[in-house]
Amino acid sequence: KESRAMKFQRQHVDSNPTNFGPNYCNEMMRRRQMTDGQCKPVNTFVHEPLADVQDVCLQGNVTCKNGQPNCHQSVSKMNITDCHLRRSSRYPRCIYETTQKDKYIIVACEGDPYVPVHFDDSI
Ligand SMILES: Nc1ncnc2c1ncn2[C@@H]1O[C@H](C(=O)NS(=O)(=O)C[C@H]2[C@@H](O)[C@H](n3ccc(=O)[nH]c3=O)O[C@@H]2CO)[C@@H](O)[C@H]1O
Repeated sequence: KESRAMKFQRQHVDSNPTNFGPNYCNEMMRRRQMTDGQCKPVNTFVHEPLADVQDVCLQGNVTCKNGQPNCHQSVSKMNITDCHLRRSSRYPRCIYETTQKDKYIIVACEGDPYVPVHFDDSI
């Protein structure tokens, strides 16, 4: 069974993007298995080294969207890509808008070792 830490890495970490361009999300959402059974509506990929993403768990503690106290905001902006499902998209065709940004990320962390298990937001 995939751990939540590994699921976070599969869904949200792409340190060395190879296929940047308008089709990045269309390819990566499928390759990282977020289009099986349904098209995941929103997903962010972080283009930083895994160690830097894991370090966010040691950074600014903030409240998560769901009220839980275990979210952390990066002290630095990070290079990310937001993938948003197009309104016209119909499963099994999952067509995404690809938008690259530099933003602070907010992740939820859990466990020992205390690592990211959920992507909460970017600001
Ligand atoms: N505090 C916590 N502590 C520990 N665990 C916590 C906590 N909170 C939730 N989980 C768990 O995480 C799991 C999960 O999948 N949560 S999810 O909200 O649906 C994920 C969102 C995110 O993937 C994506 N999104 C969204 C915005 C954006 O900018 N970028 C972007 O990628 O959209 C998704 C839906 O919003 C679930 O098991 C829940 O129990």
